[in-house]
Amino acid sequence: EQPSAPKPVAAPMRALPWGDLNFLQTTDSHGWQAGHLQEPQYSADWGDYVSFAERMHEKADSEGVDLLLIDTGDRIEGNGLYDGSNPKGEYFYDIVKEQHIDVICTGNHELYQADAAAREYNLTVPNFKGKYLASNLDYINPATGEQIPMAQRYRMFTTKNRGIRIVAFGFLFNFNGNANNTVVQKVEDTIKEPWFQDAIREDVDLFLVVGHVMLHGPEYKAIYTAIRSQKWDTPIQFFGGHSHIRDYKKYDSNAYGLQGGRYMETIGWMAIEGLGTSKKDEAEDYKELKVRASMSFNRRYIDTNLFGYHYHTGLNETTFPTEHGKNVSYMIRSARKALSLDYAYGCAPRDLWLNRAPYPSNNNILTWLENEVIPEVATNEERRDVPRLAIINSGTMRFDIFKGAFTKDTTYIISPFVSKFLFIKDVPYSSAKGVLALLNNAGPILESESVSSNQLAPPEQLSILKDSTSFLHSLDQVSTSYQTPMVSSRTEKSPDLIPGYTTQDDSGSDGDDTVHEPISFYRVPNCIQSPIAFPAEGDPEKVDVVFVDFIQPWVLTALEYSGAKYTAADVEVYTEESLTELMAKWIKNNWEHDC
Ligand SMILES: O=c1ccn([C@@H]2O[C@H](COP(=O)(O)O)[C@@H](O)[C@H]2O)c(=O)[nH]1
Repeated sequence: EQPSAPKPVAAPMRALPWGDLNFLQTTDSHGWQAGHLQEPQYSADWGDYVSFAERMHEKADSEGVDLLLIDTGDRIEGNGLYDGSNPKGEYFYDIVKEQHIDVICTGNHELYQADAAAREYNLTVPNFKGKYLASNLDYINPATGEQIPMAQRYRMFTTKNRGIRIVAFGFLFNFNGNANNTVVQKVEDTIKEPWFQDAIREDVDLFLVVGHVMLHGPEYKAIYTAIRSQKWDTPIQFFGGHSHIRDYKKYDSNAYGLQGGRYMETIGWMAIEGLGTSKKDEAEDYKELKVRASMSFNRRYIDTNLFGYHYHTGLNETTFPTEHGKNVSYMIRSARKALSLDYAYGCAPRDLWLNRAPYPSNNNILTWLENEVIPEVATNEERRDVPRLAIINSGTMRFDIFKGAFTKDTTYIISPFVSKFLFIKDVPYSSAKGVLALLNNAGPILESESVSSNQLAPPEQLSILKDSTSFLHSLDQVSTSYQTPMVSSRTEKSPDLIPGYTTQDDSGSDGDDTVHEPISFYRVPNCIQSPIAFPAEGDPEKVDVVFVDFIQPWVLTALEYSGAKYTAADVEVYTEESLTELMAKWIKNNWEHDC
């Protein structure tokens, strides 16, 4: 772990089930390879994960079973380790490639910006040559304009210990917000391609479908149906991503999906029993029948901290770390130093939560933005006195702010995007005033192939459809217990429960490797709005409608429904700086500097 990381947390644990074929999955890591430096529960770094994978490989080899590593995309955007350099990712790609990942694919974040997509093609694909799969993604060669596969479409391989024959795919959901140097083919079209139809007819022991795709969405349903139309009971293992939650889905008794969460808080663990053959099995008759009859699938969500890594490997502080892992931790430490990620802009006076405090409330990050930050930073000197409505989408915020130092790293953690404010001038107030309600509650009018209102809020809300409020902790207690390493006190034997994930999935409530007390989750609106420079009394006749660039298509649609038709030609730049830069400036000017 990193030198400033809080010490690991003692907690009651559930052991990992092992099978013939086992998997470790990362997804939506968003640059958090340094681990969480303010949360002991997730304080292990990528170097620790390298050690963990190496120790688990040793264990697998000694048992004669197999272990594969999976990554399902959205590795970038969301942490200073990636976002804090210019160009982005100066140290990041070399750190990520140190982990030996067996199947890896692209997320939507790798494609929002053309330069990020180019780095993906030029760096990550060769770094994981033969392992990087792009079943429905093409890249446009900037030199020739030619559309070429981002990487190979699928992979056939046999595992080393159990000889399990696998066909693996690597998908991205039907994403349409990509820059113009990539082309995402709809999954429903990809599965009609001859190469896919041939691949699903292969005689294998397992289909491995890896994707930046939600387990419960239409894309995996289509892939599942296509495979089952050819192979009625060949086991299928899906790995998903995108919605940032821990999730597990049963498609049928031989087909399951796992999704390991977000931000390096979770490593997904999957164990399949009843696959492959050993020398002994080969001698037996009716091998096929025997294997199918004893299939079982099991999952765990591993909290990323050294207490858990030691527990699962049966090792300790001295015996656990590998040389390779320690070197990777050192690479991260050097990169963080070179990027000055610990440089503090100011001192946060209180915790500000994205989804763990209700909106609006004093502890909600959106309330803070709406009331304190945006009214000051959404300003264009030439139109400073013109009344305006400044709108941002809640999904532009990615994480919480903890009381204490607000660093260069924190700015990218809470908002990595390069979005600037745009505006449409002199919009009749009678139309402008209806925009926010439409963005938040419009339902079908904001649903189309290219514009869907569920893309405005934080991705967790794609899957978490109602509030869940924890009765156990007030917010102050939650915050204290997160920041103080746990000391066993409840009974002599079992440590106190600390707040964390208490996942309910298709297999019940015993998936988390760490037994936690539940935390609250409050849904937030798609967008928030600050009225600025309004007259003391009465309504203005016209206002400037100011908004972050990401939401332009939604704002234009909402304005049209409110009776004011505008096009992209009416939209002008309002601020030269990004929301992230403006926020950092506000913090420098408004928060104390010494914590
Ligand atoms: O420029 C941007 C890009 C994205 N967003 C928000 O992020 C989600 C997607 O996040 P995932 O991690 O891929 O799930 C998107 O729906 C937007 O809400 C943004 O605000 N600005």
